[in-house]
Amino acid sequence: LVWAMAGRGKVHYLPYYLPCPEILRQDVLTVTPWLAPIVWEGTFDPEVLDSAYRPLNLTIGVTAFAVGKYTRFVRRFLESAEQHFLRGYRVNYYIFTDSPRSIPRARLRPGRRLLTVPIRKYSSWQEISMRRMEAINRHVAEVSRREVRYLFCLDVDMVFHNPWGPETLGDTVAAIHPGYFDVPREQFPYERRSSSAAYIPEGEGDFYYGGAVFGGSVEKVYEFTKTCHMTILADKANGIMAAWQEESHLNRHFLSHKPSKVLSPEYIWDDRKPKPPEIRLVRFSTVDKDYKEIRN
Ligand SMILES: CC(=O)N[C@H]1[C@@H](OP(=O)(O)OP(=O)(O)OC[C@H]2O[C@@H](n3ccc(=O)[nH]c3=O)[C@H](O)[C@@H]2O)O[C@H](CO)[C@H](O)[C@@H]1O
Ligand SMILES: [Mn+2]
Repeated sequence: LVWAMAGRGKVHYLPYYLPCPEILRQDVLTVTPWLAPIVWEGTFDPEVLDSAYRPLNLTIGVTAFAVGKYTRFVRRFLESAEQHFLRGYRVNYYIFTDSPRSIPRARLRPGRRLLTVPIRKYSSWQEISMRRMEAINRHVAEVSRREVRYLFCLDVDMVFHNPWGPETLGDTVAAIHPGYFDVPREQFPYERRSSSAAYIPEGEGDFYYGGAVFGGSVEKVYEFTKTCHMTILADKANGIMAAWQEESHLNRHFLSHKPSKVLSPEYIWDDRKPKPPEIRLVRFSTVDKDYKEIRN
């Protein structure tokens, strides 16, 4: 019957409804219990996605912070993003920095812009990292909500190695931390002190999301960066700092506000880790750095 129908008229949609071996993965979880996709290589068709998203002429924003010595990472970050990050789409890079003059003028493809956002430097790396929530939230309100539809907030000490395309776009997007995609949730490093606003009790939690990659529609990013900044301030008022700073607060928030799309660790890898067979390709990965030297 199906073939009779397909043979008669122009039925373009049919192939996508039929089981298609190349878009199946049996070895990893590809959907969350709340039915959000978990994006792995082999679970989507880049051509179909491009034909759906290109005509929308979207502009996508990226925030990256380069405060103090972290300005040294900007060049590789941008050059690799130009190779792999949403190629063929309009992109605004917002580089938040205490030293705009040391940001290299990278050569960008047409439709792509580099904008520096001057910010102050806090004295500790924890504070610099946590204050990103506040700075992103304010910048969305003042600037980027008028300039971009989607926004990704990324660590700058990272490099793109493979394509990052429109499969990543969604309302609320979180990425599974590379250290915890294959461990039971009892081992997730959530904040376990009930006095913190980031507290997650034993026996709760879906995934452990990384603080180095999150995003979504610019409106949603506004909402959850606001919440995270507020819960960070509440902790500060109580003289407590969560185990993994804003990452702990993000995990707390995404427990009660489920992401609509989850990125596999392909999108937030760490090259110091051996690559297991589930990771067919690394798209975005941490640069090895001397923590003592750079955070001092
Ligand atoms: C893979 C992952 O999830 N990494 C998380 C882990 O980071 P990392 O160990 O990767 O932290 P990090 O040192 O890269 O700091 C996070 C980011 O803050 C910015 N920065 C930091 C310090 C500084 O002096 N100047 C500066 O610009 C920079 O953009 C950097 O990429 O823990 C951090 C806070 O505990 C964040 O939650 C990170 O997202
Ligand atoms: Mn980092």
